[in-house]
Amino acid sequence: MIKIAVPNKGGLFGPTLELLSECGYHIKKSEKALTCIDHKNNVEFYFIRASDIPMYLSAGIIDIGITGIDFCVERQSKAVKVLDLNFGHSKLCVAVPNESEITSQDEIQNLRIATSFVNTTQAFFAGKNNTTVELEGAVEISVKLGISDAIVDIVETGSSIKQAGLRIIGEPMSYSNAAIFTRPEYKENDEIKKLTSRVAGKIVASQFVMIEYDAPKAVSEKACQLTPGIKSPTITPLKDTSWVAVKSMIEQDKVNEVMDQLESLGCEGIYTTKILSARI
Ligand SMILES: Nc1ncnc2c1ncn2[C@@H]1O[C@H](COP(=O)(O)OP(=O)(O)OP(=O)(O)O)[C@@H](O)[C@H]1O
Ligand SMILES: O=P(O)(O)OC[C@H]1O[C@H](OP(=O)(O)OP(=O)(O)O)[C@H](O)[C@@H]1O
Ligand SMILES: [Mg+2]
Repeated sequence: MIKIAVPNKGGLFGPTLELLSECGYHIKKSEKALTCIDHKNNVEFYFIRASDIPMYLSAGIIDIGITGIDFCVERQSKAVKVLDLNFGHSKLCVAVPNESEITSQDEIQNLRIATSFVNTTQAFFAGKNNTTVELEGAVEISVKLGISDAIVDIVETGSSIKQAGLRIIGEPMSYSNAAIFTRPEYKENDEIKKLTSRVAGKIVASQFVMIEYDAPKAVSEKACQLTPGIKSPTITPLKDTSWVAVKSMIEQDKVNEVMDQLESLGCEGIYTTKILSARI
C-alpha cells in the first residue's frame, strides 16, 4: 500500500482533499484522524503538518506528499517535485515597520529578524550579521511585541503585513506554490505516474473549455483558425448544407475574446461547456 502525506490543516488542507477526491481517491478526514485508508486505490493517507511533510519524504518514510515548495526548500528536503499544483501560491517577503528608515534589503544588517523560515532567511542574509528569531506563526506581530526589528514571512494579499503596521522591502525573496513531491527513489514508480497524470488531467481541464458553434461554410476556415483545438476542430455537416457545426477545446482565458470574434464572423449558437478532466 502506498503512503501519501497530505496537510492536516492550514491553507493547503481543503484544496488538497478536493483535488484528490476529484481524481478518484477516497479520502476523508474525520476529526482528530491521523490516517485514512483508500482500499480501492491501495493508498494509505497520512494527515501531517505541511511543514513536516518534506522531512518524511526525505527520510523515505512516505512515498508521495503534497505540500508547499517553500517548506521543501526550508527543510532542505531531498524530496523530488513531480508536479506543480494550481493553489497555495505565496511569496516570501522581508518587511519592516512603516516608520523604519530602511528602504532596501541591503540595509538589513545587525537586526533581529523574526521568521518561520530560519534556514531560508539565514541563507538569504548570509554575512549580514542578523539574528533570526524562530516563530511558528503570526510572525507579523513580533515587531510590535519588541522581539524583532524586521520579519520574513509569507505574503499573499498583503493584508496581514498592513494590519501589523509593516511594509515590504524590495522584491520577494522567493515564490512558492503547492506541488506533488515524492521520495527520491520513487520518481519512476507507477503509482506516482498514475497520480500525476490524473492530477495533471484535472489541471489541464480547468484551463480549457469546450466551445461549440454553427458557422456559415463560407467563413468556417476563418472560424477554425480562431478555435484550432488541440489537434484540429471537429467539423460536422448540418442538414442546411451552407452551414457546419464546429466543436473545439479552447483556453479558458481566451473564451470571451474568441466568442466575440466568432459572432462578428457570423457564427451562431455559440456556447461553451466545462471540461471535468482531460488528458492531452
Ligand atoms: N495566506 C496564504 N495564501 C496562500 N498560500 C499560503 C498562505 N499562507 C501560507 N500559504 C502557503 O501554503 C502552504 C501552507 O501554509 P499554511 O500557513 O497554510 O500551513 P501551516 O502554517 O502548516 O498551517 P497554519 O498556518 O494553519 O498553522 C505554504 O507553502 C505557504 O506558502
Ligand atoms: O498576505 P496575507 O493574505 O495576509 O497572508 C499572509 C498570512 O497568511 C499566513 O498566515 P496563516 O493564516 O497561515 O497563519 P500563521 O501565521 O499562523 O501561519 C502567512 O503566514 C501570513 O501571516
Ligand atoms: Mg501558516
